[in-house]
Amino acid sequence: MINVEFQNLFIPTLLCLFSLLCFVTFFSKKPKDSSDLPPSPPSMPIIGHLHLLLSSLIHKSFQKISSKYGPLLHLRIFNVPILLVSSASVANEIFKSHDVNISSRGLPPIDESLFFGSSGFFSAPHGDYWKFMKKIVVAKLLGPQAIERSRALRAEEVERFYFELLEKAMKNETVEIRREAMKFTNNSTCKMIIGRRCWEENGEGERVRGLITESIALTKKVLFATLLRKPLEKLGIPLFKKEIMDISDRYNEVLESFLVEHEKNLEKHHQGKDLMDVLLEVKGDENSEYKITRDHIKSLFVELFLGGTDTSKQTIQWTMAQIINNSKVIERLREEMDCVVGKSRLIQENDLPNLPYLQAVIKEGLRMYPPVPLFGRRLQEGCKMGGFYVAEKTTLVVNGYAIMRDPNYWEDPDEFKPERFLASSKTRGREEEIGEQVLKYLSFGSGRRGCPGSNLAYIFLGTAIGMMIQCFDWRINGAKVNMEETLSGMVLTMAHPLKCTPVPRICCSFPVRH
Ligand code: HEM
Repeated sequence: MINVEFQNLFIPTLLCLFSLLCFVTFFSKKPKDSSDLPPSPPSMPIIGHLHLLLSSLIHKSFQKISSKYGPLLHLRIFNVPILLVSSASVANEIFKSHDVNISSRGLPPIDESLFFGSSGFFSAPHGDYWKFMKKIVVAKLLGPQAIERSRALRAEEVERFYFELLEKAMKNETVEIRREAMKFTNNSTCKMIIGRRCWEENGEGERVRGLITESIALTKKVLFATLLRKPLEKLGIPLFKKEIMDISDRYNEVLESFLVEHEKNLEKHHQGKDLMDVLLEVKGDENSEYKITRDHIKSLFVELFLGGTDTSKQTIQWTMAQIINNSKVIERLREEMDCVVGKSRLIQENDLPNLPYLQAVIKEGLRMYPPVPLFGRRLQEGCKMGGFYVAEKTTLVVNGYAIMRDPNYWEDPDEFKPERFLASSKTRGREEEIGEQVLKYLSFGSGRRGCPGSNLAYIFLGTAIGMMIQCFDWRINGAKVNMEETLSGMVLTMAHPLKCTPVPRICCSFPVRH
């Protein structure tokens, strides 16, 4: 049974029901020939498949209907067509053969909002602005060379994370892993993009952190607003716009103050330029290929915080929960770390390539619990997909969660088995055989709009989880961690946040803070 948690949507939904009756009846266009469309599960009059979006676990409702009606489905929310992809072979086809055609998200911007608005990078269509900004983001923040340049900033944060846990361990305090992980990912990201930490209580950074949490909770509403905005605006219903603009205005206040501060210090930052310095220079450059505005810079920052910090935090929490539930995994991780890193120093970023089991554990955590279980694109032109005709402007929803648990492509998909990602794994042969025809690992999306932060994310995850296992044992209440899922906005999180007590490993006697 579908569990509807979204009381706030009842009033708009009821309004929609009645108002859109006229709209759909009189104005919606029917496809010329619907015989070529992918199959469609039974739908409700007028609202179509809206009820599936009202489920508290949308990715699971989608997974359920896909396993019943097929891996490529045609859904309809009022008159908005959606193509739901839940198969690794169709994912392979669309990302290999139609990548440009699906390289826009097609989110109608929420006007001047700093998130999902018209100045955004995430929602920008695949065009000049997106290409220009992507080059800068890769060159200055997320590409391998940029990551190498900022390594020292992150090393300090890993060490700080370790000392904070140690302090709590000494007091026998229980910690909430997601809070500690958020602090770590937030401060590391802030240092890389605005040159300073952002977790000072009551400071501006604290406000940004609070705003991130509020925005994530709002992402489900943003999805509704973007899917239904056009038809509803014609009827004069501004879905959630006030809430979205309220958060955007508060972001604006904080980010404007960061910008002003950076403008004042631009001259002083000659050597250690952060991303904000670079973007301000580009903004002031008369000869720049693309003229960017203050809103472009602010929107990018909001999206980097949103896209980078919460996702990494959730993965740290899910993966730690899996590790704690599997004592054999802890043993094997420790063996590997003791051998590669030793006991006299803390794990570092350049150890990660030599820790294949740790990497496999992280990949497996991301496979089973991808923080972004569903991601969306929009077709620019009509085309054939999976043998069916899909019309232009159709919204494409890829269910990465379902694809990464598809029993046709993953052995024991609901079991935590990091070994599957090791080169020597017995199952590897079969996986490589089918690897060419399918795209079955989608934690970071795929194609040109795939996540540009995946390398940085693997570093955050590897160093944080590595340190927590290298230096501490973890005590929990009860025998096993409860792995029940919930969605916070559209982000997959634990229904019961992981709380545990760190116990320093006696054998680790390092390092002394200078
Ligand atoms: C565990 C961590 C992360 C996960 C699971 C994740 C996942 C994703 C996914 C699924 C997408 C959509 C991809 C698609 O449409 O194909 C995405 C996009 C994006 N991510 Fe990440 N991400 C993570 C970390 C990061 C980090 C650390 C950053 C940067 C600081 C980042 C920045 C972005 C940006 C800017 C986009 C939009 C790309 C575009 O539209 O061109 N992400 N991410």
